[in-house]
Amino acid sequence: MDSPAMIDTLDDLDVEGTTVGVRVDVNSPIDDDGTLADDARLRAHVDTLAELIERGGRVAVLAHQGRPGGDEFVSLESHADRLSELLGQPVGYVDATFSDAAREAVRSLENGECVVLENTRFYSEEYMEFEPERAAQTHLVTGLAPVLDAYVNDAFAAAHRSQPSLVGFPTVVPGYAGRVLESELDVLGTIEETPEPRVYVLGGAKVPDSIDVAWSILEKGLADHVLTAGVVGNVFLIADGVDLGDASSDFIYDQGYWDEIDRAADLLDAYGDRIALPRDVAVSRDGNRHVLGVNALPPRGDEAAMDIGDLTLEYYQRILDDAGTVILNGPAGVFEQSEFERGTRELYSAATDAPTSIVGGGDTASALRRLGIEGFSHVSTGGGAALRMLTAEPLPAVTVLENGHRN
Ligand SMILES: Nc1ncnc2c1ncn2[C@@H]1O[C@H](COP(=O)(O)OP(=O)(O)O)[C@@H](O)[C@H]1O
Ligand SMILES: O=C(OP(=O)(O)O)[C@H](O)COP(=O)(O)O
Repeated sequence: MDSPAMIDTLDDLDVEGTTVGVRVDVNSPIDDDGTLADDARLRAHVDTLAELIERGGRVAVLAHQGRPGGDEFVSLESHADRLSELLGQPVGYVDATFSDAAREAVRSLENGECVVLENTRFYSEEYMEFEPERAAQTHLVTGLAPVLDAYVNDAFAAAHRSQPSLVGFPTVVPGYAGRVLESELDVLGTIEETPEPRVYVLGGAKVPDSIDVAWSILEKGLADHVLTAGVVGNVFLIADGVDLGDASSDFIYDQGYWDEIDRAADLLDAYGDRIALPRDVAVSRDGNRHVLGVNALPPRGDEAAMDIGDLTLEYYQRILDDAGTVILNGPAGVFEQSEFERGTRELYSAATDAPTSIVGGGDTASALRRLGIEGFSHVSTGGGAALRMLTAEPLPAVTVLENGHRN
């Protein structure tokens, strides 16, 4: 991909008195009461926001949280409260993103003040992908851009999405990379120089993204091995003809991932020798972790595959032992429940032994903290974005910054 040097950064922005829309990625785990459960992604953006504030900018923060219909699809009010604590100064919040109320909140900012606008995904256009020119015509961008002098993208973790707040604003307003985006591009821009063999570990629950990445890295010869775990592993097992039982199948169907089984089967046909599948899975039986080898499946009716088991861990460990580079995204199981954290703990720990180890993702970072795992060469703020970058493919939100805004 093109050098990040082609993108303007905060060093190129005359900040004093400038109204800046700053797109961050603070998409975080959420507690049952709808408030933030983990502030790591907010902490990551403190440097960029503090710098803009200290240099006298008028800062309007744009961000998404969750996906429409999901449990974590909540307002950014508690994010604003936490940002205020992290920045050590009041941070405003307005429950609007591009209406009169939002414009008024932005226009009334003084130098060095900051306001958080509402979750961009509360508006349906923001959950769609567009070419930049079309994204610039959305209500979000046409509504808010007139009150912005500049746009800063610091949302590396969302840079693989071609959504209006990421590609629309920098089409009509001068765009700059924030400090997080700048440093991620710097670190992750050199995949082809990392030591081989390269092992990609694809876990977690974003199955379509993981399958896209798997195609790309296998086709390009970037990956010597792809280890599957989490819901991704379950989809590959079903694609391989394993009967995982009704509970896991229903879960995959309910997530809208049923068609991914065919895509996984095509991948296995094309590159099966480089794709590793779980050899056993853990279910909950009588309230305890219970491990079943794939030959002993399906489990009982209401038992879902919630983690990988010890046979899988031994198998994956052997592959990881020889790796020059490990690139990992997504938990191996439902690590939020103590009986299913083992796969994630052991797999991640094994990955840290590789000479180069790169890990990323919102829930992945939360798992690292919960399980106290350290030692990766680089912990990226992005999961899908880091993987996309490590396929040596352009990120739409970065390309638009390289191309510059329309005059
Ligand atoms: N076997 C499984 N069944 C259901 N959910 C799973 C399973 N394995 C992992 N998960 C869930 O995947 C979620 C994280 O996936 P994802 O969002 O893709 O990770 P990241 O945010 O790091 O990219 C976690 O909430 C975890 O509970
Ligand atoms: O959490 C994110 O990505 P990640 O889970 O790959 O780290 C980003 O906020 C992007 O969210 P999305 O995958 O709902 O577009």
